[in-house]
Order: sequence, then structure tokens, then C-alpha cells
Amino acid sequence: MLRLQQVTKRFAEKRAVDGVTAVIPKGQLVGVIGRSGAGKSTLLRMINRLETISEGRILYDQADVGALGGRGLRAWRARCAMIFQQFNLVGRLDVLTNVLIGRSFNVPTGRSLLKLWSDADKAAALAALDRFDMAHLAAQRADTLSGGQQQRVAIARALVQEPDIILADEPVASLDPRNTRLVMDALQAINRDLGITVMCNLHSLDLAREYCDRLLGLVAGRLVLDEAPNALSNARARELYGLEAGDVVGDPEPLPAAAYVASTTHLSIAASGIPAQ
Ligand SMILES: Nc1ncnc2c1ncn2[C@@H]1O[C@H](COP(=O)(O)OP(=O)(O)OP(=O)(O)O)[C@@H](O)[C@H]1O
Repeated sequence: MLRLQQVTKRFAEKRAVDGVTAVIPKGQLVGVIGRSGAGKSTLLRMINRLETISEGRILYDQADVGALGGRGLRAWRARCAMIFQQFNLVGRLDVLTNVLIGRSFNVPTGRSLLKLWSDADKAAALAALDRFDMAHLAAQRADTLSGGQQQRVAIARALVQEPDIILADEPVASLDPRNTRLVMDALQAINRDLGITVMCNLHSLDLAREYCDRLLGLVAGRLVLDEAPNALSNARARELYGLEAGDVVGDPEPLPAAAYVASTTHLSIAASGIPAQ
């Protein structure tokens, strides 16, 4: 179980994540939603410790994630795999080697640097690719694949870490609709079939509603919503997304008055060249 207790991230004076508290049981598929700059990436990056935690605590079972260092932190990053919008594959390497890089967390550094992968490592990597019908691409250079295929290779790489949790930071933001579905299906399949907890930052509310068990909504770093997808009304979503609501909520109802005021403030600040958040 992952526990976030008053988790806060400060960048100078700015609180990018502000006092977030949530308990995430094993096996949930959690969507983190909110407009651009709301703090979604920063929250995920703190869980993986790509960012330090300014205040509050993140606990996984009994371990204090914020206190981990050295080998303990490395082990945590293996259990808590991360997937990025831009896939982060090594383009000039073949697909199988890219997946094997995920094994680096589980083998001694020297062996992984020398690329001395065991037969068992290779079998695990091929099995992970096969799960997404991509074993036949194992020998191909990663940069010759489509974006959707590259993202599924990245998911296979995360899988061979044998993680408890996968943190996916806008995993479909660069993909066309067909590949978006393939990648979301892949994340849902590993969540359902393997019981891996998935936390996924999503800009599309439709996708979040369709795929997730639970939605966490952030506004200016604060957790303002924690509910089941079917409980989230379009009006509430508009409040969450402000100006961006037209991009994420289908029907054309006007913004509620409060969101309109927030939106025009945002606009005038934007016009002045001062960042709105
Ligand atoms: N390294 C950093 N230094 C300073 N400010 C940062 C840093 N990283 C993020 N921020 C700021 O923290 C806030 C939250 O950023 P974050 O990337 O977490 O938001 P987000 O919801 O993921 O946005 P997006 O959907 O655009 O990726 C933003 O105002 C951003 O500018």
C-alpha cells in the first residue's frame, strides 16, 4: 500500500505539490488529472524519488520512501517503475536490449554495464515483449518503431523490473488515437492480469474515465478531487480544468461563473507575460 501524507514539493517559493494526502491500495489503476502545471508530474516524480520531497511523507508498506538512499533507493526504483511521455528508449539499440535495460535494476551494475545478460534475463525480456505481440521486433532498432510501439517497449522494459507499481507520466500524450488505445490497453492489462498498481497522469478526461478505477484531481498542487470516474460530473471537471475544459470535456455547456472568472484572470496574466502559475 502506498501512502501519501501531506506530500509537498516546493520549487523556491512555489508549491508545485501542496499537502497531498491519499492512500493507494495495491492493484488500483489511478488516474491523476488536472490542467497543465497542476503538479501531476511532480507528484509522480516524488513517488519515484526523481524529485526530493520538500515536506510530508511517502510510505510504501512500512518503508519511508523519502528516507531511502543508496541500495535502498535503487531497490525502490526497481519496484516503482516509471514510464515517460517520450518513451526514453535508446534509439540506436535494438528493442530487446532496450527491454533488458529494465533488468539493470535486478542485476549487479558491472554485469549490466558489460551487457552480460543471462538467458533468464533474455527470456524475461522476450516474454514481456510477447505479452504485447512485439517479440518479432526484438532485433529491430528502437528508433524504427512507431510511437505506440516504442511506448509498449517502454512498458515491457518496466515490466522486467518486476515492479509493484508503474508510474506513467502522460504516457499517451504524443500518440495518435489508435496507439493511445493500444498503450492504455497495455497498462490496463498489466494492472488487471498482474495486479500491478498503476498511477497514470492523463490529460484526457475521457481516457481517465474509461480506464481508471479512481481519479485524483489536482489544482495548483492541491488534491481537490478523489473519486470514482463515474462520480465525476462534467461541471466538476470544468472547474478542475478551467480554460482547458473545452479540450477534455465533450459537451459545449458554458463554464460555470467561478471557472470563467479564474479563466479570464489566467488569460490576462498570460497576456502580460507573467506565468499564470
Ligand atoms: N524543476 C522545476 N523547477 C521549477 N519549477 C518547476 C520544476 N518542475 C515543475 N515546476 C513547476 O511546478 C508546477 C507543476 O509542474 P508539473 O510539471 O508537475 O505539472 P503537470 O501537472 O505535470 O503539468 P503538465 O500537464 O503540463 O505536464 C509548474 O508550475 C511547473 O512550472
